[in-house]
Amino acid sequence: MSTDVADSAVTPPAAGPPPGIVVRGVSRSFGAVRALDAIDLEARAGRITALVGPNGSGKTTLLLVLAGLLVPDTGTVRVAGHDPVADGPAARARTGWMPDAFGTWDTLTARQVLLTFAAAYRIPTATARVRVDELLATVHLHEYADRPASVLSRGQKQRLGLARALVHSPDVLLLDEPASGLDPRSRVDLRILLRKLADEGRTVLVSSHVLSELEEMADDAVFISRGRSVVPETITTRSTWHVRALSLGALTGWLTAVGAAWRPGEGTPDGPGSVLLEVSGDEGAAQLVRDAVAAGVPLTSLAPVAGALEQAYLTLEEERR
Ligand SMILES: Nc1ncnc2c1ncn2[C@@H]1O[C@H](COP(=O)(O)OP(=O)(O)OP(=O)(O)O)[C@@H](O)[C@H]1O
Repeated sequence: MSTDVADSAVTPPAAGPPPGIVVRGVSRSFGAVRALDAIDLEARAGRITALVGPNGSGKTTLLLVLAGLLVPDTGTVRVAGHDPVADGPAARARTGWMPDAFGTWDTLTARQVLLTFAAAYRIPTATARVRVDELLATVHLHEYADRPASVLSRGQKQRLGLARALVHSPDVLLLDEPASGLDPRSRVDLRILLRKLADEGRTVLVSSHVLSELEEMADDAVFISRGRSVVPETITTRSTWHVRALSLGALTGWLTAVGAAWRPGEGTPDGPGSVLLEVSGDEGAAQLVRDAVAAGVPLTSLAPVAGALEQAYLTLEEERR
C-alpha cells in the first residue's frame, strides 16, 4: 500500500529548542495599508520554519522588520535574543538576510562582493578570504569567483545572495523566496544546505510560494493572511485523501453504509477505483485503514491529494473569501 501517512513533515511549532525569532503583536502600516496587523510568530532554533501566505499578506514586510530594515509601529521583536530596533548592531551581527532579488554592484566580482560584506561585518581579511572561498564552493560559484557580478544569471545571483547572507555565520537566517530563479539542481542544493544549517542549531525562516518545495524542507509552518498569523482549519482538523480500492463498489458501499462523506474519484463500480474522502489527519487515516481491513474492503492506496502545506494554504484562501 502506498501511503504518505508518516510523511506529514510540517507540524505546528511544538515544545523544544528555544525560539530564535519571537514576534509579539507587531503592526506596520504604509499609509492606509495595514501590512502587519498585530502579528505573532515564533521560529525555533534548529528548525526550518516556512512562512506561507498569499500575495500581499505581509511576508516581505515581516522579514524586513526581522532584518532590522523596517521599524514596526507597535509590538516587540527578538531575533537571536536581540531587538533589531533598539539593539540593531547586535541583531544584525546574528542575522543573515536574503531578499527576493539580490542587487549587486555589477563591476565587482563575485568574490569582491562577498569580501565587501565580510569587511562590513568586521571579519578579519585572512579569515574572510577562507570563508568566502568556502561559500563560493558551497553555492557552486567558484568558477565565477573572479568574474564581474554583471555576468551572473538570475539564479547565479540568487546563489550569490545566499552566500552573502551566510558570510558572517549568522544564528538566524531570513530567506525571502530563496528558490526563485534556481534550477532544479540548485533547489535541491538549497534544501540540503538549509537542513545542514538548521542541524547546526540555526533558526531558518523561509518564505516561498512553491509549497511543494517548502513542504519538503520545512519542519514548522506559519501562515499569514492580511498581516496576521492564522491557523488554517486543515492543520488541525481535516484534509482530503485519495483512497483507492481493488473494488470501487465495495469501497463506496462500505463508506456509504458507515455514513462517511465521500466524493467520486475515478473507476467503475465493478472494477478498481478511488474516492476522495475528508480525513482527520494521520490518526484518521490510520483508523480508516483499520476499519477497512476489519470490514474486508481491499484498499490498495491511501494518500493526501496534496501536501499538508498546500491543503492548508487552500483552506486559508477559502477562509479569506
Ligand atoms: N513600501 C511600501 N509602500 C506601500 N505599501 C507597501 C509597501 N510595502 C508593502 N506594502 C503593502 O503592504 C502589503 C504587504 O506587502 P508584502 O510585500 O509584505 O506582502 P507579501 O506577502 O510579501 O507579498 P508577495 O507574496 O506578493 O511577495 C501589501 O498590501 C503591499 O502593497
